[in-house]
Amino acid sequence: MSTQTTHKHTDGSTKWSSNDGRFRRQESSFRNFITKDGNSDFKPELNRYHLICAMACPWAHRSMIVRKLKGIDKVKGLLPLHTVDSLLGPEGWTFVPYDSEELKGLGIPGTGIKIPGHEDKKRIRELYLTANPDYKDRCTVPIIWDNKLNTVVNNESSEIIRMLNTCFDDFIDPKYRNLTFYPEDDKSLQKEIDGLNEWIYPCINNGVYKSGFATKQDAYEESVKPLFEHLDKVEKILSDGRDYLAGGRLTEADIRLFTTIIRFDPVYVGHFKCNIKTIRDGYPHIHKWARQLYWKEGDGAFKDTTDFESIKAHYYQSHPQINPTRIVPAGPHLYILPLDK
Ligand SMILES: N[C@@H](CCC(=O)N[C@@H](CS)C(=O)NCC(=O)O)C(=O)O
Repeated sequence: MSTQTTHKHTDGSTKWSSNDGRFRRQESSFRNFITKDGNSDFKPELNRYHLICAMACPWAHRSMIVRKLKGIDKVKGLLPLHTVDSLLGPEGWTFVPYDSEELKGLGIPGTGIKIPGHEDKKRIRELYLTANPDYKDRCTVPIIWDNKLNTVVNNESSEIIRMLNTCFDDFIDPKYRNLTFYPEDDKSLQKEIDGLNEWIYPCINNGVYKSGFATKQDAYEESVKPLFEHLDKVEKILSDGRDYLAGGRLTEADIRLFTTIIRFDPVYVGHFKCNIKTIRDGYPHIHKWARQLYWKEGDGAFKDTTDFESIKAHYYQSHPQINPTRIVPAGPHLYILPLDK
Protein backbone atom coordinates (compact mmCIF):
# COMPACT_ATOMS: atom_id res chain seq x y z
CA MET A 1 0.00 0.00 0.00
CA SER A 2 1.11 3.53 -0.63
CA THR A 3 3.04 5.17 2.18
CA GLN A 4 2.29 8.58 0.80
CA THR A 5 0.85 10.97 3.33
CA THR A 6 -1.63 13.03 1.48
CA HIS A 7 -2.25 15.85 3.87
CA LYS A 8 -1.00 17.41 7.04
CA HIS A 9 -3.13 16.57 10.01
CA THR A 10 -1.57 17.85 13.14
CA ASP A 11 -4.98 18.06 14.77
CA GLY A 12 -6.30 14.59 13.91
CA SER A 13 -8.45 16.36 11.39
CA THR A 14 -10.98 14.82 9.13
CA LYS A 15 -9.72 15.52 5.63
CA TRP A 16 -9.74 11.99 4.28
CA SER A 17 -8.95 12.10 0.61
CA SER A 18 -6.20 13.69 -1.41
CA ASN A 19 -6.61 16.09 -4.28
CA ASP A 20 -7.15 13.33 -6.81
CA GLY A 21 -10.23 12.25 -4.85
CA ARG A 22 -8.63 8.99 -3.66
CA PHE A 23 -8.41 7.81 -0.07
CA ARG A 24 -5.01 6.53 1.08
CA ARG A 25 -4.53 4.88 4.44
CA GLN A 26 -1.36 5.84 6.27
CA GLU A 27 1.31 3.32 7.20
CA SER A 28 1.31 2.42 10.91
CA SER A 29 4.38 3.63 12.76
CA PHE A 30 4.78 1.63 15.99
CA ARG A 31 5.75 -1.87 14.97
CA ASN A 32 7.16 -3.67 18.01
CA PHE A 33 6.27 -7.16 19.12
CA ILE A 34 5.66 -8.62 22.55
CA THR A 35 7.50 -11.92 22.30
CA LYS A 36 7.11 -15.01 24.40
CA ASP A 37 10.81 -15.86 24.22
CA GLY A 38 11.62 -12.40 25.63
CA ASN A 39 13.75 -11.49 22.59
CA SER A 40 12.55 -7.91 22.61
CA ASP A 41 12.13 -5.01 25.01
CA PHE A 42 8.55 -6.17 25.32
CA LYS A 43 8.34 -9.27 27.48
CA PRO A 44 4.95 -10.68 28.31
CA GLU A 45 4.00 -9.55 31.81
CA LEU A 46 0.92 -8.98 33.91
CA ASN A 47 -0.22 -5.44 34.73
CA ARG A 48 1.83 -3.94 31.91
CA TYR A 49 0.01 -3.97 28.55
CA HIS A 50 -3.34 -2.44 27.59
CA LEU A 51 -5.42 -2.72 24.44
CA ILE A 52 -7.09 0.47 23.29
CA CYS A 53 -9.87 0.15 20.76
CA ALA A 54 -12.92 1.77 19.28
CA MET A 55 -15.90 -0.59 19.18
CA ALA A 56 -16.73 0.98 15.84
CA CYS A 57 -13.44 0.32 14.12
CA PRO A 58 -13.06 -2.82 11.98
CA TRP A 59 -9.27 -2.93 12.49
CA ALA A 60 -9.62 -2.67 16.25
CA HIS A 61 -12.39 -5.24 16.09
CA ARG A 62 -9.92 -7.85 14.79
CA SER A 63 -7.81 -7.49 17.90
CA MET A 64 -10.80 -7.64 20.26
CA ILE A 65 -11.93 -10.87 18.63
CA VAL A 66 -8.53 -12.54 18.93
CA ARG A 67 -8.10 -11.32 22.52
CA LYS A 68 -11.35 -13.06 23.36
CA LEU A 69 -10.81 -16.20 21.28
CA LYS A 70 -7.49 -16.71 23.06
CA GLY A 71 -9.01 -16.30 26.53
CA ILE A 72 -6.73 -13.31 27.18
CA ASP A 73 -9.76 -11.34 28.37
CA LYS A 74 -10.27 -13.84 31.19
CA VAL A 75 -6.94 -13.14 32.91
CA LYS A 76 -7.00 -10.09 35.15
CA GLY A 77 -4.32 -7.55 34.31
CA LEU A 78 -3.14 -9.36 31.18
CA LEU A 79 -4.38 -7.07 28.42
CA PRO A 80 -7.32 -5.04 29.72
CA LEU A 81 -9.46 -3.37 27.08
CA HIS A 82 -10.18 0.37 27.06
CA THR A 83 -12.58 1.78 24.51
CA VAL A 84 -13.01 5.30 23.19
CA ASP A 85 -16.18 7.26 22.47
CA SER A 86 -17.74 6.33 19.12
CA LEU A 87 -17.42 9.86 17.76
CA LEU A 88 -14.20 10.57 15.87
CA GLY A 89 -14.00 14.35 16.00
CA PRO A 90 -11.53 17.09 15.11
CA GLU A 91 -9.15 16.08 17.91
CA GLY A 92 -9.35 12.40 17.05
CA TRP A 93 -10.53 9.55 19.25
CA THR A 94 -11.53 10.58 22.70
CA PHE A 95 -11.92 9.02 26.14
CA VAL A 96 -14.30 11.73 27.27
CA PRO A 97 -17.08 13.02 25.03
CA TYR A 98 -16.62 16.15 22.94
CA ASP A 99 -18.44 19.05 24.54
CA SER A 100 -18.31 21.70 21.80
CA GLU A 101 -21.56 23.26 20.66
CA GLU A 102 -21.46 21.27 17.41
CA LEU A 103 -20.63 17.86 18.86
CA LYS A 104 -22.16 17.84 22.31
CA GLY A 105 -24.50 14.91 22.85
CA LEU A 106 -23.23 12.93 19.88
CA GLY A 107 -21.40 9.64 20.17
CA ILE A 108 -21.74 6.62 22.39
CA PRO A 109 -19.31 6.53 25.30
CA GLY A 110 -16.71 3.79 25.56
CA THR A 111 -15.22 2.51 28.79
CA GLY A 112 -12.91 5.53 29.04
CA ILE A 113 -9.29 5.15 30.04
CA LYS A 114 -8.37 3.40 33.26
CA ILE A 115 -4.65 2.94 32.72
CA PRO A 116 -2.80 3.69 35.97
CA GLY A 117 -1.14 7.09 35.70
CA HIS A 118 -3.08 8.07 32.58
CA GLU A 119 -6.59 8.41 33.94
CA ASP A 120 -6.55 12.13 33.15
CA LYS A 121 -6.01 11.67 29.41
CA LYS A 122 -8.87 12.91 27.30
CA ARG A 123 -7.75 12.03 23.77
CA ILE A 124 -5.89 9.10 22.32
CA ARG A 125 -3.52 11.65 20.79
CA GLU A 126 -2.17 12.35 24.30
CA LEU A 127 -0.98 8.75 24.56
CA TYR A 128 0.70 8.90 21.15
CA LEU A 129 2.43 12.13 22.16
CA THR A 130 3.58 10.56 25.42
CA ALA A 131 5.14 7.77 23.37
CA ASN A 132 6.65 10.17 20.86
CA PRO A 133 6.37 13.94 21.38
CA ASP A 134 7.14 14.49 17.67
CA TYR A 135 4.37 12.21 16.42
CA LYS A 136 2.54 13.95 13.58
CA ASP A 137 0.43 11.25 11.93
CA ARG A 138 -3.10 10.15 12.60
CA CYS A 139 -3.65 8.62 16.00
CA THR A 140 -5.36 5.38 15.12
CA VAL A 141 -6.81 2.45 16.99
CA PRO A 142 -6.10 -0.26 17.86
CA ILE A 143 -2.98 0.21 19.94
CA ILE A 144 -1.23 -1.92 22.49
CA TRP A 145 0.02 0.45 25.18
CA ASP A 146 2.98 -0.50 27.36
CA ASN A 147 2.57 1.09 30.75
CA LYS A 148 6.08 0.16 31.84
CA LEU A 149 8.00 1.88 29.06
CA ASN A 150 5.17 4.38 28.56
CA THR A 151 4.95 3.77 24.87
CA VAL A 152 2.88 2.31 22.09
CA VAL A 153 4.07 -1.22 21.37
CA ASN A 154 2.22 -1.55 18.12
CA ASN A 155 -0.57 0.25 16.25
CA GLU A 156 -0.98 -2.12 13.33
CA SER A 157 -3.88 -4.51 13.79
CA SER A 158 -2.56 -7.17 11.42
CA GLU A 159 0.54 -7.45 13.60
CA ILE A 160 -1.36 -7.19 16.89
CA ILE A 161 -3.49 -10.21 15.95
CA ARG A 162 -0.37 -12.15 14.95
CA MET A 163 1.36 -11.55 18.27
CA LEU A 164 -1.72 -12.41 20.33
CA ASN A 165 -1.63 -15.92 18.85
CA THR A 166 1.26 -16.79 21.13
CA CYS A 167 2.72 -13.94 23.18
CA PHE A 168 0.58 -14.42 26.28
CA ASP A 169 0.44 -18.22 26.15
CA ASP A 170 2.23 -18.62 29.48
CA PHE A 171 -0.53 -16.66 31.23
CA ILE A 172 -3.74 -17.97 29.74
CA ASP A 173 -5.74 -21.07 30.55
CA PRO A 174 -3.94 -24.09 28.99
CA LYS A 175 -7.00 -24.88 26.92
CA TYR A 176 -6.34 -21.79 24.75
CA ARG A 177 -2.59 -22.29 24.46
CA ASN A 178 -2.29 -24.12 21.21
CA LEU A 179 -4.97 -22.10 19.54
CA THR A 180 -3.55 -20.08 16.68
CA PHE A 181 -5.13 -18.36 13.74
CA TYR A 182 -1.95 -18.38 11.67
CA PRO A 183 -0.49 -21.83 12.34
CA GLU A 184 3.31 -21.92 12.34
CA ASP A 185 3.29 -25.67 11.78
CA ASP A 186 1.26 -25.49 8.59
CA LYS A 187 3.17 -23.42 6.07
CA SER A 188 0.82 -24.24 3.24
CA LEU A 189 -2.15 -22.94 5.24
CA GLN A 190 -0.16 -19.82 6.10
CA LYS A 191 0.44 -19.35 2.40
CA GLU A 192 -3.25 -19.74 1.68
CA ILE A 193 -4.11 -17.18 4.39
CA ASP A 194 -1.52 -14.75 3.01
CA GLY A 195 -2.98 -15.26 -0.44
CA LEU A 196 -6.47 -14.37 0.80
CA ASN A 197 -5.27 -11.34 2.78
CA GLU A 198 -3.48 -10.08 -0.28
CA TRP A 199 -6.70 -9.26 -2.10
CA ILE A 200 -9.24 -9.13 0.72
CA TYR A 201 -7.37 -6.25 2.38
CA PRO A 202 -7.07 -3.85 -0.58
CA CYS A 203 -10.28 -4.75 -2.36
CA ILE A 204 -12.70 -5.44 0.52
CA ASN A 205 -11.46 -4.28 3.97
CA ASN A 206 -10.00 -1.10 2.57
CA GLY A 207 -12.18 -1.16 -0.54
CA VAL A 208 -15.23 0.01 1.41
CA TYR A 209 -13.23 2.99 2.72
CA LYS A 210 -11.82 3.82 -0.71
CA SER A 211 -15.37 3.78 -2.09
CA GLY A 212 -16.84 5.79 0.76
CA PHE A 213 -14.15 8.44 1.03
CA ALA A 214 -13.73 8.99 -2.69
CA THR A 215 -14.53 12.55 -3.66
CA LYS A 216 -14.48 12.05 -7.42
CA GLN A 217 -16.77 9.80 -9.45
CA ASP A 218 -13.94 7.92 -11.14
CA ALA A 219 -12.16 7.27 -7.83
CA TYR A 220 -15.39 5.88 -6.38
CA GLU A 221 -16.13 3.62 -9.33
CA GLU A 222 -12.57 2.39 -9.45
CA SER A 223 -13.03 1.06 -5.91
CA VAL A 224 -16.66 0.02 -5.71
CA LYS A 225 -16.53 -2.25 -8.75
CA PRO A 226 -13.52 -4.31 -7.57
CA LEU A 227 -15.10 -4.42 -4.11
CA PHE A 228 -18.12 -6.28 -5.45
CA GLU A 229 -16.06 -8.40 -7.84
CA HIS A 230 -14.05 -9.59 -4.87
CA LEU A 231 -17.15 -10.20 -2.76
CA ASP A 232 -18.27 -12.37 -5.67
CA LYS A 233 -14.95 -14.17 -5.40
CA VAL A 234 -15.46 -14.82 -1.66
CA GLU A 235 -18.99 -16.01 -2.37
CA LYS A 236 -17.62 -18.50 -4.86
CA ILE A 237 -15.05 -19.81 -2.39
CA LEU A 238 -17.73 -20.33 0.25
CA SER A 239 -20.22 -21.83 -2.20
CA ASP A 240 -18.96 -25.38 -1.60
CA GLY A 241 -20.62 -25.12 1.80
CA ARG A 242 -17.44 -24.70 3.84
CA ASP A 243 -17.63 -22.99 7.22
CA TYR A 244 -14.25 -21.24 7.02
CA LEU A 245 -12.30 -19.56 4.26
CA ALA A 246 -9.21 -21.74 4.49
CA GLY A 247 -7.93 -24.99 5.92
CA GLY A 248 -11.28 -26.18 7.30
CA ARG A 249 -10.64 -24.21 10.48
CA LEU A 250 -11.00 -20.70 11.85
CA THR A 251 -8.07 -18.55 10.74
CA GLU A 252 -7.17 -14.89 10.71
CA ALA A 253 -8.54 -14.73 7.16
CA ASP A 254 -12.04 -15.28 8.60
CA ILE A 255 -11.47 -12.81 11.42
CA ARG A 256 -10.16 -10.10 9.09
CA LEU A 257 -13.03 -10.49 6.63
CA PHE A 258 -15.72 -10.74 9.30
CA THR A 259 -15.20 -7.24 10.69
CA THR A 260 -15.94 -5.72 7.28
CA ILE A 261 -18.87 -8.00 6.45
CA ILE A 262 -20.65 -7.40 9.76
CA ARG A 263 -20.59 -3.64 9.11
CA PHE A 264 -21.66 -3.97 5.49
CA ASP A 265 -25.46 -3.92 5.53
CA PRO A 266 -25.86 -1.58 8.53
CA VAL A 267 -23.30 0.99 7.36
CA TYR A 268 -21.26 0.50 4.20
CA VAL A 269 -24.26 -0.01 1.90
CA GLY A 270 -25.62 3.41 2.81
CA HIS A 271 -22.88 5.58 4.24
CA PHE A 272 -20.07 4.39 1.94
CA LYS A 273 -22.31 3.94 -1.14
CA CYS A 274 -21.41 0.25 -1.42
CA ASN A 275 -24.89 -0.50 -2.62
CA ILE A 276 -24.60 -2.73 -5.66
CA LYS A 277 -25.91 -5.53 -3.43
CA THR A 278 -26.40 -6.18 0.27
CA ILE A 279 -24.84 -9.17 1.97
CA ARG A 280 -28.18 -10.49 3.20
CA ASP A 281 -29.88 -10.38 -0.19
CA GLY A 282 -26.97 -10.79 -2.57
CA TYR A 283 -24.50 -13.17 -0.98
CA PRO A 284 -26.16 -16.21 0.62
CA HIS A 285 -22.93 -18.04 1.40
CA ILE A 286 -21.12 -15.04 2.85
CA HIS A 287 -24.27 -14.26 4.82
CA LYS A 288 -24.39 -17.73 6.31
CA TRP A 289 -20.65 -17.79 7.06
CA ALA A 290 -20.87 -14.44 8.89
CA ARG A 291 -23.92 -15.46 10.90
CA GLN A 292 -22.24 -18.71 11.95
CA LEU A 293 -19.25 -16.81 13.23
CA TYR A 294 -21.45 -14.27 14.97
CA TRP A 295 -23.93 -16.61 16.59
CA LYS A 296 -21.92 -19.76 17.16
CA GLU A 297 -18.17 -19.36 17.06
CA GLY A 298 -15.70 -18.98 19.92
CA ASP A 299 -17.99 -18.57 22.89
CA GLY A 300 -19.27 -15.14 21.84
CA ALA A 301 -15.90 -13.85 20.58
CA PHE A 302 -17.52 -12.39 17.47
CA LYS A 303 -20.91 -11.50 18.89
CA ASP A 304 -19.80 -9.87 22.13
CA THR A 305 -17.24 -7.70 20.39
CA THR A 306 -19.75 -6.40 17.83
CA ASP A 307 -21.52 -3.26 18.98
CA PHE A 308 -23.90 -2.23 16.21
CA GLU A 309 -25.09 0.96 17.91
CA SER A 310 -21.56 2.21 18.32
CA ILE A 311 -20.67 1.19 14.77
CA LYS A 312 -23.62 3.03 13.25
CA ALA A 313 -23.19 6.10 15.44
CA HIS A 314 -19.49 6.30 14.61
CA TYR A 315 -19.68 6.24 10.85
CA TYR A 316 -22.77 8.34 10.36
CA GLN A 317 -21.76 11.00 12.90
CA SER A 318 -18.02 11.21 12.32
CA HIS A 319 -17.79 12.06 8.62
CA PRO A 320 -19.69 15.31 8.06
CA GLN A 321 -18.19 15.56 4.56
CA ILE A 322 -20.27 12.48 3.69
CA ASN A 323 -23.21 12.99 6.06
CA PRO A 324 -23.41 16.68 7.02
CA THR A 325 -26.56 16.29 9.15
CA ARG A 326 -24.94 13.46 11.17
CA ILE A 327 -28.31 11.72 11.26
CA VAL A 328 -27.98 8.02 12.00
CA PRO A 329 -30.42 6.03 9.85
CA ALA A 330 -32.81 3.69 11.62
CA GLY A 331 -32.31 0.52 9.60
CA PRO A 332 -31.76 -2.04 8.53
CA HIS A 333 -34.42 -3.91 10.45
CA LEU A 334 -32.30 -6.38 12.43
CA TYR A 335 -28.64 -5.51 12.07
CA ILE A 336 -27.91 -9.20 11.78
CA LEU A 337 -30.43 -11.90 10.96
CA PRO A 338 -30.76 -15.12 12.94
CA LEU A 339 -29.03 -18.20 11.58
CA ASP A 340 -32.18 -19.88 10.34
CA LYS A 341 -33.35 -16.99 8.11
N1 LIG B 1 -3.39 0.14 9.80
C1 LIG B 1 -4.18 0.39 10.90
C2 LIG B 1 -5.41 1.21 10.51
C3 LIG B 1 -6.24 1.56 11.70
C4 LIG B 1 -7.19 2.71 11.38
O1 LIG B 1 -7.15 3.32 10.30
N2 LIG B 1 -8.08 3.01 12.36
C5 LIG B 1 -9.00 4.12 12.20
C6 LIG B 1 -10.38 3.80 12.74
S1 LIG B 1 -11.30 2.70 11.77
C7 LIG B 1 -8.55 5.27 13.08
O2 LIG B 1 -8.21 5.06 14.23
N3 LIG B 1 -8.61 6.49 12.59
C8 LIG B 1 -8.33 7.65 13.39
C9 LIG B 1 -8.01 8.84 12.56
O3 LIG B 1 -7.88 8.67 11.35
O4 LIG B 1 -7.88 9.93 13.12
C10 LIG B 1 -4.56 -0.94 11.52
O5 LIG B 1 -5.05 -1.83 10.81
O6 LIG B 1 -4.34 -1.09 12.71
